[in-house]
Amino acid sequence: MARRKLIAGNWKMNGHLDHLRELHGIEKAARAHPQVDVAICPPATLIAAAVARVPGLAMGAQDCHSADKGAHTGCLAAPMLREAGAQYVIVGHSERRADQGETDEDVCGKAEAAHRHGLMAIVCVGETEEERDESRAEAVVTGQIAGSVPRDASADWLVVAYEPVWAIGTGRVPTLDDVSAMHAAIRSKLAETIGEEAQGVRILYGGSMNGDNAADLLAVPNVDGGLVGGASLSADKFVPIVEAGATLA
Ligand SMILES: O=C[C@H](O)COP(=O)(O)O
Repeated sequence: MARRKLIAGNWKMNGHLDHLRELHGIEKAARAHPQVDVAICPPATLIAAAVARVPGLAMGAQDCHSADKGAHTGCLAAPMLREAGAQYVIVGHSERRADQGETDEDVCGKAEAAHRHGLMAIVCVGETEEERDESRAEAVVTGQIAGSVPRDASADWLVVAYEPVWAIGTGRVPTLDDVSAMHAAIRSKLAETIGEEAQGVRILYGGSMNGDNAADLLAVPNVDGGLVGGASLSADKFVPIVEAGATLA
């Protein structure tokens, strides 16, 4: 099944208003390559300003609460993010699973909230270095899929991102064979979890993706895009990844 590549940038807790200047070059690349989907997930405080500045570029958030409103100080609900102009929301990033103790059940609830409010949910999974060293990577990741993906999910609103924790921000990347094996395992677990819809769900790779390795990673079977951290912070570094995706589309 043909799946449109998605190149998504995650700015994490980086960037102020002046950083939005980087979005012009990224928007230009997105317009030049309409065969790929491009999105940037800046800090939530910047979403509305980013949408106003580059209306042609999709924006996403980095987290949402599972509830639509209520007494949850400091949290943001999916309808708020939608109102700010977000089209995507990352849920279950490993940094939140580690820093905020988010469980698979929490992540599943967040993905459901995203869907209720018309956001594409990017559900993140990935093993730690210790888990890989103990040959438990596939069991951990497929377990995260089983626990974090809502049973009624469809390719219209679910994206999965495989991000080995040890590859995030380290410059280390798994072998292409390892990426291929894990993405195939994720597709197969998705099929068990949500049935036929699994064939249309995009599975992104994330972890030290850059302009030099993107073409190879994006050519791996079942790699339908990238979730890019550090290299998404500047147009100069992100645009080559978009171009690599466009060449393969
Ligand atoms: O969400 C993005 C990932 O955590 C990847 O980050 P990175 O590209 O800086 O390794």
